[in-house]
Amino acid sequence: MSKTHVYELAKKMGIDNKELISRLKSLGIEVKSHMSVLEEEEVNKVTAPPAPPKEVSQEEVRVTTTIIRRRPKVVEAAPAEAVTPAPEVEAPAAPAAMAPAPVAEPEPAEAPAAIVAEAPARAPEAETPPSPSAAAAPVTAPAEEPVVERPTATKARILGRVEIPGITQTKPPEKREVFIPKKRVEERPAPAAAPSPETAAAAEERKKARKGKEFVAVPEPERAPKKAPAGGKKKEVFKKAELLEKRERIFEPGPRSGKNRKREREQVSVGKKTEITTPKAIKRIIKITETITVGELAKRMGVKANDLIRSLIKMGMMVTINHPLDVDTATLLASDFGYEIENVAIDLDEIFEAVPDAPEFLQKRPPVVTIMGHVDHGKTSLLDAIRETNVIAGEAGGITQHIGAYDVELKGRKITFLDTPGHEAFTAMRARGAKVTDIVILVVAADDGVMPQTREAVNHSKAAGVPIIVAVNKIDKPEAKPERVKQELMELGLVSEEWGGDTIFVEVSAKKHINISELLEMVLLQADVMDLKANADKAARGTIVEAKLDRGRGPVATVLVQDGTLKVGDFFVAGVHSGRVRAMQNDRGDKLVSAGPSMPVEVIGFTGVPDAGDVFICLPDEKKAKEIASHRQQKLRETELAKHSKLSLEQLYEKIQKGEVKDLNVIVKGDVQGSVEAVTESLRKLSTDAVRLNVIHSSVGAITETDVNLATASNAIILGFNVRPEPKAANLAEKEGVDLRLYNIIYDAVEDIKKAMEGLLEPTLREKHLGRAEVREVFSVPKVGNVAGCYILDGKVLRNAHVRLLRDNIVIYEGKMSSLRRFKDDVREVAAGYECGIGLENYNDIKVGDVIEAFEIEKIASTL
Ligand SMILES: Nc1nc2c(ncn2[C@@H]2O[C@H](COP(=O)(O)OP(=O)(O)OP(=O)(O)O)[C@@H](O)[C@H]2O)c(=O)[nH]1
Repeated sequence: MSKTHVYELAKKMGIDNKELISRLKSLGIEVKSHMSVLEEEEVNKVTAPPAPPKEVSQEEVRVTTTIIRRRPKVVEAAPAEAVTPAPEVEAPAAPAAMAPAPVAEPEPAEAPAAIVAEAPARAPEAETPPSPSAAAAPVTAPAEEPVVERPTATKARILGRVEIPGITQTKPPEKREVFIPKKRVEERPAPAAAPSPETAAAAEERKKARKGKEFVAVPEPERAPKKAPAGGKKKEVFKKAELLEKRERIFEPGPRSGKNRKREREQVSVGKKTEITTPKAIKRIIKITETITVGELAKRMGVKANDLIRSLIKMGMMVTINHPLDVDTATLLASDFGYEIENVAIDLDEIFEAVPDAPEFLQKRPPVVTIMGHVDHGKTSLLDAIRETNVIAGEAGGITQHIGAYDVELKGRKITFLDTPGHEAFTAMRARGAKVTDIVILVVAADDGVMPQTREAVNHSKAAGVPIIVAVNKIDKPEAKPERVKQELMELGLVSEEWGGDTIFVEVSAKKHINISELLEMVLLQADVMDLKANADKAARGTIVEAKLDRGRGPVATVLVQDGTLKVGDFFVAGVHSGRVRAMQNDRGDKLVSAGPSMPVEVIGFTGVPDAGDVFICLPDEKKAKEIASHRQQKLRETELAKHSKLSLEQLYEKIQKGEVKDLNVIVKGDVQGSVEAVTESLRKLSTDAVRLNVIHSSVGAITETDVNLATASNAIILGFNVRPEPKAANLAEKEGVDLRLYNIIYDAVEDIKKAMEGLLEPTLREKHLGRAEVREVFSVPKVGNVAGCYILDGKVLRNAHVRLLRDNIVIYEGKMSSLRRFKDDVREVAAGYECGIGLENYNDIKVGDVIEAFEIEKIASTL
């Protein structure tokens, strides 16, 4: 039999030594101090629970007080359950009786939780059995039974051990009930905080559940839980797992609990729910200006861009989200989605269509003449002769300058001549929609007769509906046969008046100035017949005859005023450029403040260089001019893009037949129009079934940033013929990964493109840029030739590298280096920042300011 020290037992019971000693004393067990030893039976005596029946009687007594907390059930459950010490603790309402609870469950920390958790599970009706727990104290003690619930040392300790406030502070109060005799429940008037019908119903249920019992449980008035514990046992049961979870939630709060997240999700899903509405008919019309991108159209229709792209692919168009669609395509596409397209583009040409003036405002205007004819028949000579004749006649001493057109005066009447002879220029203008020529002078050399270009000129003039005056030239020549000319022209439908026709023939000599005035008179006569008139009293309108970028003055253009009067200070728009007339002058260099109909004037004040043939229109204000110019630019860009990658429905079948279609887009730049055209033509012939080749843009001049941008947008490669990219363009090409190829022989380009087309499957040859050197001096070395004294601008120059000699970005020479020297020593390479002497193989025409470009061919692709 073991013996126990007092202090050990006190510790076990969770009470002070003193308290235990006094308890022992009250039980008649005498101990001297906490070190005294207790026999087992003494220990049992002090820890033994008091007899249950006593409790009931005590409870009965308490019923007489206002509120009674005893539960009769406890009495029933007590003997069977391990946790029963709890009710016993409270039952006597005596401090001494509190001891057994901790004794029965001496486990640390978690034990009370377990008790609390399990006790209701086993004896659900015993709502307050966990009373020894700290939680019970604050809940019950203050309002109802401070005496009964007075915390003791034991209680305080337990209170400290309860780790889940959520359990004791929230759940138990909800479930707490006070038990009062059934009779009293019936008699009891409605409490101040009357239980809700719900709670009343709950009480009723419980009442039923406790049939035959003397006491009924009703929810505590003040703390009546919102959720009535009507559900009976299950709802009141705490699962350990739940408690643990709760503990976690309370003590380790995460950013969001699962429950909250769920609620949020629910809220979000509720918020996202949108009503599907059908737009009103008016909203189903999409207004566009000429073009609209795929992405924008999708946005406006409220559909996914991918859906549109899919539809476009079905229509045979391989496009991206930024692809511009023209009105027709957009209409077709939109109709699939139940939308309509309305083109609201400002038709500028329509707006600026010359409004016919009332006859009373019209005044006679000078005729505008173009001279045409076969090569060497004397066009230029005739133009000069006319001008000279005129100069001699009136304005001696004037320095004439070429501005593309000039006017002459004869007997007080003016005639305007366009200074660019030949039907090519005439047709180019016409192709651009410009109608500037009133009368054509067809020059035919009397000693040569009608030649191929004579015929062409006749055809072009006829096609334009412009009357022809024939100048039979070189009449001074002994071998001149004017009659033969008349004969030949008759075959072309030009019958002279002498022979009964209506074509004026004048026999002239440009060289000898014979019959020049007569020719001019005939022009005036023809003009009279034509009754050429215009209204000079309105804003000017005309055509760009010639344009250039002047180093000192910026963009300069010759405008042929066709209607109205152009004045200094006028705002205008010409093609994609706008501006304000800063100054005007004629071909004789006279400063003008105004220019009337049929007057050719050189205008300064453009924002950019317009194209010959562009319509020139004056506008009331600058804003409008700029607006129109930028609109035109945008339109030009879009139509160019739309034009090139558009695939018609007819081609769709072809595509399907071909299987996967591969396109090779090319931009061609050259030093002269001839080579550009030749290359373009050769490339077009390269198109095969497997790869379609599109020359999307071609023009004369160095490769610019705009070209690179176009190449980027259209995934094109750039071909340069005897031209080089501007440094900025070269950088951009490198940045954007644009393939830029430069050639000086058309054959090479065609060969390369063949490879490139094959290169869609395999890589092709590539030029590797090494460095650039600027020629700063040119030395003449005997027996060797000219050597360029250079400064290396960037990269490096290698002895055996390929080189190009550039002058204003135009390739002058391409070949090999013959020598590379530094201070009379042959060197293998020279790096940037150093000076050196470079000799070119078989080439001496080197000038200061030229640039020598060194490069290597890195890789050569397999042939077709
Ligand atoms: N004898 C004689 N020779 C003339 C006459 N008109 C022009 N020529 C000569 O013919 C040659 C060609 O004259 P151009 O005025 O250059 O002829 P073009 O039609 O302008 O020639 P392209 O500009 O090459 O188309 C020159 O050598 C002129 O001197 C003329 O009336 N009489």
